[in-house]
Amino acid sequence: MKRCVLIPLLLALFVVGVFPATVDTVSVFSKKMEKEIKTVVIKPQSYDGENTFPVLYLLHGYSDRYDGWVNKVPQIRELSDQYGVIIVCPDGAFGSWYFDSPVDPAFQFETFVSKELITWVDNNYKTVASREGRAITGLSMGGHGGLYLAFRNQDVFGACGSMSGGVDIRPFPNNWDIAKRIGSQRDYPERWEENTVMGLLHLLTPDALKIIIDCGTEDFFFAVNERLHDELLYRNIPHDYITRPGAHNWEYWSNAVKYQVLFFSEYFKSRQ
Ligand SMILES: N[C@@H](CCC(=O)N[C@@H](CSC=O)C(=O)NCC(=O)O)C(=O)O
Repeated sequence: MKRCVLIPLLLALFVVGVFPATVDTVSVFSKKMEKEIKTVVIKPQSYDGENTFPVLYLLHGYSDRYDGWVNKVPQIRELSDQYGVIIVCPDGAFGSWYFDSPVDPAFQFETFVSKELITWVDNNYKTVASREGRAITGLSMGGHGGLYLAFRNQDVFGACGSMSGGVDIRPFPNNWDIAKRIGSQRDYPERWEENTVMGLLHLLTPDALKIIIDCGTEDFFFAVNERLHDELLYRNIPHDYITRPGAHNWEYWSNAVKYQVLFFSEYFKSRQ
């Protein structure tokens, strides 16, 4: 009888790898939004409850949710193991754009991710609880979120990135619920200027943040990423910029995320 249980168990361990990263799904209360927000936390296999680990906040895109990354790219568990990094994937709602919405109290995701969630994660896991131990990135809406939140909260994050990011929202006034979050571009042009990544470059000084940007040449966000890269060069802001053939899809992101985690791991090591 014991053998019947043991053999499938050993086979399962063989398939998924021995002692792989652990995936926790947690609910974190947002005081500002007065609701629980689901979040996935991936702990590396070396997480022992004694030593502290750096944390990568990994944001999903428009129309997705907290478990999108781990379900569509399960290999991120191996990246967590390989680099000894905790990966945290918060829910960013169907289309929050990670803003604190000036028009809707139910969408206060800048405060949630960059304050409430950080505090919760640092209180509930053994983390390197400083900007030197935190990075943030994501895809598409989450690529905008990774740069937007880090540029505006440089005391919280030391490194940031974007994959296929909507790094300039201004050419897309009628898309993906952005106007629902900050008002229409026609009525509130200043909000669109102040809340687009391209409008926040004045907040950067050389080497204050480590930055990595990646976008495929067939992506509808390619042109805005090229412009961001040019503008960062013009302003003398060091950054890694990767582009290769590819479109706005999971085939692209499942590859891009490997380079992002490597980049952040190098940053974390350099700050130890
Ligand atoms: N659907 C993707 C997530 C990314 C996504 O939905 N992106 C939008 C653009 S806004 C950024 O998040 C998109 O591709 N919309 C389709 C269009 O043609 O505009 C997923 O699978 O998670």
